[in-house]
Amino acid sequence: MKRAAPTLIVPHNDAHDAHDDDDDAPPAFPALDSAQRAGAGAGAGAGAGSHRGGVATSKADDSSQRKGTPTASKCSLRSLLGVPSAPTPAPAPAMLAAPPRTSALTAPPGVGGASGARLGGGGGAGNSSLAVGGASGKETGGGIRRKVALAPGCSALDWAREKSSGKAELRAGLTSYLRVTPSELARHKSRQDCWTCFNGKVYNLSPYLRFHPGGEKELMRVAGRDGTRLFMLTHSWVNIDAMIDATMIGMMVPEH
Ligand code: HEM
Repeated sequence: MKRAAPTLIVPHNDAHDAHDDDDDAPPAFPALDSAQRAGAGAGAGAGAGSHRGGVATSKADDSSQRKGTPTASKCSLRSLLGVPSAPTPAPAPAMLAAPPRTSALTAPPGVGGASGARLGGGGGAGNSSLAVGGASGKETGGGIRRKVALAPGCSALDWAREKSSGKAELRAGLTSYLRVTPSELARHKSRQDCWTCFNGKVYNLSPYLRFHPGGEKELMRVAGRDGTRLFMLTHSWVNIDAMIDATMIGMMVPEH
């Protein structure tokens, strides 16, 4: 059978079906009530709508990108979240050029995160506004705020300090790299003992959990398993090695 031309798809968002493949259904990014989405400014709104088309983009959103009108996606999000509509922002001064248009199909590698990755047939139709939520994205239920509030002392800068501290606990007290099988990996999936694998490297996630801008809950979705796919679908622009190299504890090897 002839395959349909690649199109942007909206991932399956029904939390009840989150299983197997859907374990890697990426969450809304930025978070539903992030500063960007709240729309501190028109530019911020545009960022929220276009940052990761594969998750947060629908056809309507995509078309708003093409027209360079972030307002549309912002409004849909507001209505989804039950937020009273804001006054329509004044049109941009005529002298301002439209922002560069990067679609899922034209983005260079690493730009647009999952937007470039989620190609192929299916999905897409039936959701004409910003897609909210991923596997973790239950109904917003009238605007429940789900922005992750990092505890004091858990900023990116704090993590940078922590990871260069050389503390033994970063690497779970290990002094040499391990060869980790999938079944061994699966044994470490509690908050206190949380391992995951990205690109074949095994990391001790426990020390990073409270620093993760997307929250512990999202990060725990990759506990004890290979998180590469979900990571890439969520925010492929994040330099994982630079972020958590200090917590690397080994390499994945096949089951004996
Ligand atoms: C150790 C692996 C991970 C690292 C180092 C990491 C790092 C980051 C960083 C640096 C950001 C901020 C990015 C930005 O604002 O552009 C972020 C945001 C986020 N991450 Fe992760 N992440 C990891 C794994 C995951 C996983 C597995 C998920 C699960 C879905 C996830 C979900 C999110 C979400 C939803 C946000 C958005 C938070 C917001 O909008 O404020 N992350 N992550």
